[in-house]
Amino acid sequence: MSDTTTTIEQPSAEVSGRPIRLDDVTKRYPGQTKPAVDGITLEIPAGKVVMFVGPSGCGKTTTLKMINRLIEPTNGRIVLGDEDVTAIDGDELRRRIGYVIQAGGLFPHMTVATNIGLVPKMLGWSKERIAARVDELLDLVSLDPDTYRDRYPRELSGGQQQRVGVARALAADPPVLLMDEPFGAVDPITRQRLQDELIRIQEEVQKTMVIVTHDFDEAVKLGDWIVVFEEGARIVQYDTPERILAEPANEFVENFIGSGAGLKQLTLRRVREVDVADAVVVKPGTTGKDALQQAENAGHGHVVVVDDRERPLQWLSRRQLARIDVIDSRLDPALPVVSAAATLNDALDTMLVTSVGAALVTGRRERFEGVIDVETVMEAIRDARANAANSEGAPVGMNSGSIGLTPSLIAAGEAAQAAHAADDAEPADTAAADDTERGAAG
Ligand SMILES: Nc1ncnc2c1ncn2[C@@H]1O[C@H](COP(=O)(O)OP(=O)(O)OP(=O)(O)O)[C@@H](O)[C@H]1O
Repeated sequence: MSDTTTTIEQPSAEVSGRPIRLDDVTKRYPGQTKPAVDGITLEIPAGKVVMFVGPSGCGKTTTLKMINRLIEPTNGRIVLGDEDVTAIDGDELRRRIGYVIQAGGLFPHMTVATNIGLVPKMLGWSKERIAARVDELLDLVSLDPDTYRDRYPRELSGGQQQRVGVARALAADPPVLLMDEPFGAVDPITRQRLQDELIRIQEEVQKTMVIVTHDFDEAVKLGDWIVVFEEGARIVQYDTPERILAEPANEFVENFIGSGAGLKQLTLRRVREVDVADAVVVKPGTTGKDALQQAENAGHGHVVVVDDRERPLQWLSRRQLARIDVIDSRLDPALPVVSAAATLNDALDTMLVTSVGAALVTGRRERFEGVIDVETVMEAIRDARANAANSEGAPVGMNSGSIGLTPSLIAAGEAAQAAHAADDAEPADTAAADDTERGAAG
């Protein structure tokens, strides 16, 4: 996903995300001597994925939650698109910003459909429009609407709950999605799948995403840009994954990357960037004899069985075909499948467990696209140059002052802030209420 030439840009026809700007933002919690976030100025480009990483307690979550004002900044301004949102109504703001937390954060007493439809309902959409949107989103996150819309969260696996959480955050088509450790609560295999899914979804929706993670590998895999923080949300490096891996700013970043920076480069290349091989494709109901004949004609050792939506079901060798009368529609649970959005690293992992040293590649809606093998990956690694991205055009990230706002934005912001202060007029000793989190709107 990395694109090193892009900087802050206004949304185009495809990019539905909007840029975010934190301008000299500070958060001081009451009773703390040091600020949790110390004067951060950060540009988050439209339609890009920006990952926040750094040691525990460095201020990642505080920074994230100030963007949707679940935590109120002590100082500074937050700009969404070309609007200063520092002082607008927080609930209204949160309806424009999707928010995903660990394990999806679903309401247990509501069905999947009701959970997903929450914000659209608050926005006054009609029942029919909500129902259509719910089905569209379930489809987007690869959950069959008929099977899942009426289930309760407890009837879903952790990974499915997380998918519904993403669907819910996207429900009202917000330009921005914030995620706090979204895949922290699932096992490593589900985590890999959800990451791939998010990459695929992002290709379709092109939102501006800000994601907090503890996992540097996840940051490399998902991020267009990574912010490495140290205590006080001080930015140590804000750059592309390639460049952070190739040229860590200092020892702190180096230690954070951990060992194996070379191997991690493999996570920067995706299956779709290499050539996949064609395969002989047949449908259930084909006789083994016919399929064998097709394999022989094509000079292939295997055939791929796909369902009527082109999703792979089985991968049969000539030897297996010779024993089969008619091919059935059973799904082989051990089928080695890798998404076109997966990294070469993940593809290698998947391939190494198969006896054929290859995997089936699927694209949108899990449709079969071709076969990738170990040699292809090895070749790609050999070809890969250490072309650390040129950081020209990198967005601004610093803790030393403002990048400045246009006079009209400042005027609008001040007017809003004055109105906000008048609404909120409260005694100084209850102002700490601002420092506690507010409930999310969805
Ligand atoms: N409500 C609060 N009141 C007082 N201090 C807080 C509050 N929330 C966070 N802090 C402090 O602010 C600092 C930053 O916390 P924050 O949760 O933003 O860090 P983080 O980088 O997200 O940490 P982690 O990775 O462990 O989740 C920490 O020192 C934390 O103890």
